[in-house]
Amino acid sequence: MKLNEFNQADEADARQAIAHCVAIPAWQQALVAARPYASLSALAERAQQLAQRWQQAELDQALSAHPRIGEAAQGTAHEATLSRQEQAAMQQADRDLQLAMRAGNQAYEARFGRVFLIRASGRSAEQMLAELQRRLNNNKACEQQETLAQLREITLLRLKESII
Ligand SMILES: NC(=O)NC1=NC(=O)NC1=O
Repeated sequence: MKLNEFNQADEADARQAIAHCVAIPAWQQALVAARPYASLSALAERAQQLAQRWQQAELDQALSAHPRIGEAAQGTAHEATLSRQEQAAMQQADRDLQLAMRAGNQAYEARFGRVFLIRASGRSAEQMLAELQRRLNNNKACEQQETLAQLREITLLRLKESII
């Protein structure tokens, strides 16, 4: 969707255009409410600003829409399609790496009680596994901040692909 279309769309259409960026209704609502945006960078800036406020509650909301790394999202929903694209590197990873990632995900979930979240696009499977193993050593507070930063990166990447 073009920026001027986004600015002029009715609330429901504008909301629909960005809903797949992150499953946090308050963020979607606030971004739509702050229209019109003079430029794409103004839109991105506002989106980032709103995302800085996210804490545990928003993380819990958002993670429901992010399949585990290495588990290609099922279904045809827009988010599922995006996840598969973002995680493309995992599809080509060899079997050992896929098994290591699965074991890493299980260790991560046992330690932090939620799915390991990483901005997957632009990263190789090896890089994601290395990141998982590095972050396994984080304390809970630090890991929450890292996870929120990754969620912001995914969200802004998706926004930049949605409104052009
Ligand atoms: N668990 C995840 O990190 N999932 C994902 N990261 C992405 O960049 N897309 C996903 O679906």
